[in-house]
Amino acid sequence: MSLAAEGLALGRGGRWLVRDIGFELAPGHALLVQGSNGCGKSTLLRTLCGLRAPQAGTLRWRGRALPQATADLQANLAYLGHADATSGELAPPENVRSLLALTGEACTDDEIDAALHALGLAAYRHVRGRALSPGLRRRAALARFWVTRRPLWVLDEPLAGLDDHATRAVVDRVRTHLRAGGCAVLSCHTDTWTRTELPLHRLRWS
Ligand SMILES: Nc1ncnc2c1ncn2[C@@H]1O[C@H](COP(=O)(O)OP(=O)(O)OP(=O)(O)O)[C@@H](O)[C@H]1O
Repeated sequence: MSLAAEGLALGRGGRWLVRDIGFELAPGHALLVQGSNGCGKSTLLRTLCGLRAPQAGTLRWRGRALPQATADLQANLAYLGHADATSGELAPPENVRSLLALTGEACTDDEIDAALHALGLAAYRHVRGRALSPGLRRRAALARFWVTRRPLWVLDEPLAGLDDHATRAVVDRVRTHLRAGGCAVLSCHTDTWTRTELPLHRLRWS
């Protein structure tokens, strides 16, 4: 298993959000996290990235428990948070490069061109983030996932604010990633992912 959880409990502000979460995520598979607003999806995703400690339970990355395995987990992880973490001062290609640089990765101009094309951003390649609409800015944040080589993707509501074209592009990209042996954790409020026939495990609470 790449990523596994056993008896995980999460709390915030002195109250429990969810208890006894367990799953095993093998290469080529995705975990779909669903639930009502405020139930703790983003909290779980951040916990799976080693950014928060769970209140109880064990998380394992490639068979080793966190926190001992946290550094190795994070060296293999590409995370998209609820907020985009793109710069309003940078155009999409520079945003991709700067996000990759933060994790010590690099890519070619051709790879960036292909990412922009796939996401319908080619016409916006010189437009700074602050002049993009929210959906276009979300696409710019997602472009990194066309070039990263990291095997574990954790995507917090990757489809939020995207139109049908961009939604299909992201679903296709995740499918290609899984077929190449990667794995993904995805949160979503809609049934879009469950209609895709991807190898998904669902985790749902409210
Ligand atoms: N900094 C904080 N301090 C205390 N409680 C917080 C903090 N941030 C979030 N919470 C609470 O933790 C709970 C879980 O929040 P979280 O963002 O994980 O939910 P979510 O399921 O991702 O929600 P949404 O569907 O709205 O994105 C919520 O009740 C929220 O109010």
